Amino acid sequence: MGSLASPKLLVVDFTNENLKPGSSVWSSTCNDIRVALENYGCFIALYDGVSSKLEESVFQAADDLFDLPTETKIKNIVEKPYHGYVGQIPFVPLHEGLGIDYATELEGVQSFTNVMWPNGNHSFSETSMLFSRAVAKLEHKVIRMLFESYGVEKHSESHINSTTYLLRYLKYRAPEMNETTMAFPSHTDKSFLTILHQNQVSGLEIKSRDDEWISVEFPPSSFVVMAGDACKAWSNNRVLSPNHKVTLDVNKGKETRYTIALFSFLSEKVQVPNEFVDDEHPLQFKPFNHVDLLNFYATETGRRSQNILKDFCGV
Ligand SMILES: O=C(O)CCC(=O)C(=O)O
Ligand SMILES: [Fe+2]
Repeated sequence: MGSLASPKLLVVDFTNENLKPGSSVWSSTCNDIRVALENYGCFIALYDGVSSKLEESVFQAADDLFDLPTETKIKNIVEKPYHGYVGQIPFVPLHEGLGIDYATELEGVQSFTNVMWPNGNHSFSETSMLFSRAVAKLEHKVIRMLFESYGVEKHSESHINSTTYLLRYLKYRAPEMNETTMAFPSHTDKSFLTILHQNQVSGLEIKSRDDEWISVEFPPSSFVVMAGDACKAWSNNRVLSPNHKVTLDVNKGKETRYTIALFSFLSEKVQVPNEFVDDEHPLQFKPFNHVDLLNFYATETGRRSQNILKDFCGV
């Protein structure tokens, strides 16, 4: 497996039966995860919570969804910025994406499905919800481990209880000859954490703390766990929210890339725990409503900002 992963990125085997709270493997892995998120803002997770049948169904669901006519897909309108349909953008011609807010809840997936398939599509709803719930379980585990490694584990349950999930189906068609290979421009995520699952077509690149672009090659059935700006703010600037982009190589064939991404958001204020603040680490960010970070990013000033947290909530 190791040879398929990017050599610099940490690979965490969540299928290891010895990875149980209290064990020595658990505490060393908590530490490894924290160090990886501080230096690279991401790591690769081997996780068996999504069965191969569910994985097959979710990529089939992606096919069915993107096959719908554009007039239908653009009906995926969500009040929160960057939650709904994205596509038909001239300078990002390869990309199209749709989003399901509250994707771990039946009402969330059903209201999306009813817009896309007014006559219903039970298997799409069920697949999207089961996939979201399975990946959210991985997110919970990562939160518990990261919080424990920082010694703030007493906050992890309330954090998990106030998390909501956005599932995004993302498609990147292969570029034509002489067409741009830039499939998704460089950005940082506004989520707390993002968990990505791709089909066999890679293309994700992340920028480490040392400003090195790393191609993320991850084994099939694995997931990329990435920190977003809200996690960076919460950690008082310890965790890196990495710049990342998607580039598709013309020479790598004509296959479409699909990514199924689960983004976590807080319904309560994003706030630096007192434990992260002392004389050596003065408070860097004021508490904020997570959705307001998205709203700020949707403004001209927010989009142009080179340091969004400083400009939005810097002390
Ligand atoms: O497709 C990917 O691997 C990355 C997608 C991404 O960065 C995003 O949707 O924020
Ligand atoms: Fe992203």
